[in-house]
Amino acid sequence: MPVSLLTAEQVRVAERSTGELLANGTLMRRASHGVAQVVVGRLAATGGCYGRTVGIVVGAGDNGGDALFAGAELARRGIRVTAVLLAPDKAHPKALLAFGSAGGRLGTELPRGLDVVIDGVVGIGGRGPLRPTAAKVFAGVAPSTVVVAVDLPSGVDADTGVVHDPAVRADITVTFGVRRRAHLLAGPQCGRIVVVDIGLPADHEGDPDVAEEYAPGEIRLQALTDADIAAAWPVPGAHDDKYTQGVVGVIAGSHRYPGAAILSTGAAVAATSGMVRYVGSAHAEVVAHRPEVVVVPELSEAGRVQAWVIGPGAGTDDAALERLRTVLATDLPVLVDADALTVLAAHPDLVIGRDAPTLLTPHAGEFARLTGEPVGADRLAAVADLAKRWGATVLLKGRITLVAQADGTVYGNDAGSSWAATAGAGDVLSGIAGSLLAAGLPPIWAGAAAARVHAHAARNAASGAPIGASDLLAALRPTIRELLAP
Ligand SMILES: NC(=O)C1=CN([C@@H]2O[C@H](COP(=O)(O)OP(=O)(O)OC[C@H]3O[C@@H](n4cnc5c(N)ncnc54)[C@H](O)[C@@H]3O)[C@@H](O)[C@H]2O)[C@@H](O)CC1
Ligand SMILES: [K+]
Repeated sequence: MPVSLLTAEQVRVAERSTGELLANGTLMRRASHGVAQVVVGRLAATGGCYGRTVGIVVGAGDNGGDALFAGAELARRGIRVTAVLLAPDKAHPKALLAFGSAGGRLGTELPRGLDVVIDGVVGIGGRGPLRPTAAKVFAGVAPSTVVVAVDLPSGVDADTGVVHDPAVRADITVTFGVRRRAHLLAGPQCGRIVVVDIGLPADHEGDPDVAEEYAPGEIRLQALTDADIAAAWPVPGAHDDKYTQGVVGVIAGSHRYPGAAILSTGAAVAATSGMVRYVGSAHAEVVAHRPEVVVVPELSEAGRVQAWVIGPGAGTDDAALERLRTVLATDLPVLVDADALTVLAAHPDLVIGRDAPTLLTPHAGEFARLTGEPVGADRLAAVADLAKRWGATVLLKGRITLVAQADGTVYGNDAGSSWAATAGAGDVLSGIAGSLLAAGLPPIWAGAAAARVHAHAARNAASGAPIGASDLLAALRPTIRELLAP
């Protein structure tokens, strides 16, 4: 089931729905217990709890309350806990009392050489960057100290994932009941994310009913899991043949620059058992690498396909515009990438109002060409807006890939590493997504599944060392095998 990522307001609605549990502080006690358990687990794994040192940075709201209650629990376990109150007169009164009674100490700065520091400055109520006093406290934290953020790393916007400067960079983020948007959008800033069960209604985690709570066009951010993708991945059945599994046509590369054609068709061949056609002047080079690809030099000679991929290394001249016009005039799903996006930027009318599914796959630079302005810090809003305005599905590439559908649904994927940031990796992505489109997956699924498998393949290929796109392509088949393995 896809995992939902909620706004701060949606989290508050879910919390309020628990009624008494919120009012009598039960939710906060459960949340802080979860934080304490994570810290204890970390210390226990590295030599035990007694005599270890933990610092807490406490803000003015309930996030600071969580941290102080957690600190009280840690102090009772024989850990030396010191809290710095950023706004002493506003610190959560009950939590402060509990912290003092448990033997926690207060200080104006954190002791040196702490094992763990807990960031309880702000959570979903935070606005803007870390304020100077808090920034100064964190600046003194040694690199060897493990930073555990309560709910969110402070200075990271809960809804947009914008990482303000300065902001806390966490090794572990402990959150409560449901994931916040920032946990995906600012994944690298959050570190490992632990979701603690605090008894929120379960229907906020991936339940289809949640859709009814969204106004039309409102952004709904979700992440596909490996299990979701495995279940949707096209696997040939008893009655399938080469045509029934979807034929993808790839228009990419050139005789002079055949690389994009080889990578895109190679990825399409590896991703599904459907057939791959190639159109373009790199036909001889493509066949030399992949004899199973059916190649022709001209679009007019191409046989039937169920989806088109157009653009990687395909040029931006008048002939390229004509080919783009021709494929977009069909009633087939079309993936538009790279050079074809540059061409499209000058002719958006080719896509706007198109009835058949269209998947645009820009990186940040191509996205700016399409919209006429930089993506900006709020990538989620930017990609959702373009999808809505053009009536297309838009996949914005990056460490966090976002795939937005015109109705406001957005699937996000954190690649987990940046090894795929290498020349030609986008060509591989286009081939994977194109073959999934041809197999009949909706564009948002084709894009999101391709992005996730691509990221896994990059990680598998790299295993700690830089890679080229050919390495990523070679890792595709074992990666899909791993995904589909029961
Ligand atoms: N409501 C609930 O039932 C629960 C809330 N929980 C915790 O409560 C948090 C939300 O608490 P609050 O609504 O009190 O909000 P926060 O504690 O996140 O922050 C609000 C306070 O921080 C100040 N502030 C905002 N931006 C700041 C900045 N950049 N620097 C310094 N101060 C800033 C505000 O003026 C306000 O006083 C959650 O993130 C979570 O940690 C948990 O205990 C779970 C249960
Ligand atoms: K925090």
